Amino acid sequence: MSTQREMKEKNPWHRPVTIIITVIGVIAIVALVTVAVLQNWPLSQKYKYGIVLDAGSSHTALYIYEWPAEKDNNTGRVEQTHSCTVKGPGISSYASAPQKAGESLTECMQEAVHRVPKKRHHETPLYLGATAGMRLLNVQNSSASNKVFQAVDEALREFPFAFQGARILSGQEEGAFGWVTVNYLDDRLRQGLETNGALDLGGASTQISFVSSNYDGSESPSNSVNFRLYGNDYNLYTHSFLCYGKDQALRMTLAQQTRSGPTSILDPCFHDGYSETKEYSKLYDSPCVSDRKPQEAPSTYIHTGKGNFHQCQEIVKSVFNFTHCQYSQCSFNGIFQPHLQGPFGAFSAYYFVMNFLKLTNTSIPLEQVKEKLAHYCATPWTQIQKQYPNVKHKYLAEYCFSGTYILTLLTEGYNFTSESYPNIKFIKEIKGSDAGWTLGYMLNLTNMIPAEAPDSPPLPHAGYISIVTVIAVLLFVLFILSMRPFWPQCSKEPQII
Ligand SMILES: Nc1ccn([C@@H]2O[C@H](COP(=O)(O)OP(=O)(O)OP(=O)(O)O)[C@@H](O)[C@H]2O)c(=O)n1
Repeated sequence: MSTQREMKEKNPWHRPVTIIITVIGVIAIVALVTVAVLQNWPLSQKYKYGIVLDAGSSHTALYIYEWPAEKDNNTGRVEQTHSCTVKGPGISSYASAPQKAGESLTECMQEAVHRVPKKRHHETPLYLGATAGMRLLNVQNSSASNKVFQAVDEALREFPFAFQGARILSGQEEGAFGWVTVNYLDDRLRQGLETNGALDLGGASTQISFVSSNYDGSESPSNSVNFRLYGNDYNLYTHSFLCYGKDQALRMTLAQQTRSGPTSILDPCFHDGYSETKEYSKLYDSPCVSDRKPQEAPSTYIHTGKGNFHQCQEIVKSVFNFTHCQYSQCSFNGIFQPHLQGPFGAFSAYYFVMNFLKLTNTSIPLEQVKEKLAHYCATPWTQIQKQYPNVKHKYLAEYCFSGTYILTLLTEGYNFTSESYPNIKFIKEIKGSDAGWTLGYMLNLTNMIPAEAPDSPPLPHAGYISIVTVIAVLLFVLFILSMRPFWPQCSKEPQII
């Protein structure tokens, strides 16, 4: 019994001082590592929100964006959490009843009130940007356009958000912010990767934006937009063609066919068997065609179809002017365009139309795409209606024209060839956020994309914790070893004195 006690006393691991040192050492290591972990632990996720209303020519859409509150300055983190399509037409269609433009937004705005946490309402910026529909109304009747804005302004102020104003975006802004959106969502900006070009087709205007290595902005400076994002400089080429959105382009082809004021037209861009009576006054009620209105026209014309892709393409081509170009090279209408470069994302109506036509796969050779479209256009209207009973009548009647317009705009207008056509990707969204100008617009106005690359910690979180742990353990072992002179002689056999 006494021998056992003596053995315990001589074994260093049974000495109280050794036990205390070990316990303190372990506590110190645990404390050190805990501090290291907690110091860098992301704060409990709190989100901030932003709301953008896209007041387009054909409709208005509301988008809610969300990002972690503590990461305002990082990219790849702002996401679209919700979108709402406003019922009814675009706000520019309310020129004769402006009040209704404001009222039309109420339903989507109420949805936003429910979607954004209440305590964030007052700090959530709300923007309304109007595009080509309001640009045209402003040209046609600026006082009507002002009244629409006034009504929209008053309606939006009723909501608990931080309303930042409603305004018309320039075509250049629309193109440039669309480009920012697709490249931000693809995480190309922060990483400084080659960027994607952006092709946006709306109802009243269309935009093309891309970076070309042989464009420095010196030729046609009005097409140049400079950005410094995350420490990289971008010299962007962008152009917006007003009246070349697909609804206004359709008007132009119809104006082309009704120049002499006929009572009926046989339109190759509409299906055989399609026939509808339309009003001259409505067709020519747009600055894109108003100056071409025939002098002696009846009040209506019968719009009938004959479904011929090749003839349709000829009419569509006639709305582009290729005769003059004062620059080294042009797209159309005398507008400068550098060599197409890089992959392109084509969104909005490009996607709606090509998706309906099942032609989003651009690895299908262009000639084959044209054949498929020609076949679709040649399908009689009664058959098309039977085949797609749930598609909105207006869209359905126009898809042959729309597809032909898209292919003509891309190949004849922008000079895409059979070789470069596969560089286009028809997209609706990227990582759950819709492609379009709205996200880029909000990122810009909230300064969420810094000009310089944000400083990042030299080590990632996990690396930092590992190093602290290893150093702590080494120090402890070193400390124990340094105590060696005070260790009693220990042999394998317990010493019996
Ligand atoms: N399923 C759908 C939905 C929309 N569209 C068409 O797509 C265009 C709308 O595109 P959008 O980008 O929403 O245009 P807006 O914003 O309204 O127009 P803009 O940007 O020119 O003001 C319209 O011509 C509409 O007829 C379509 O063909 N099929």
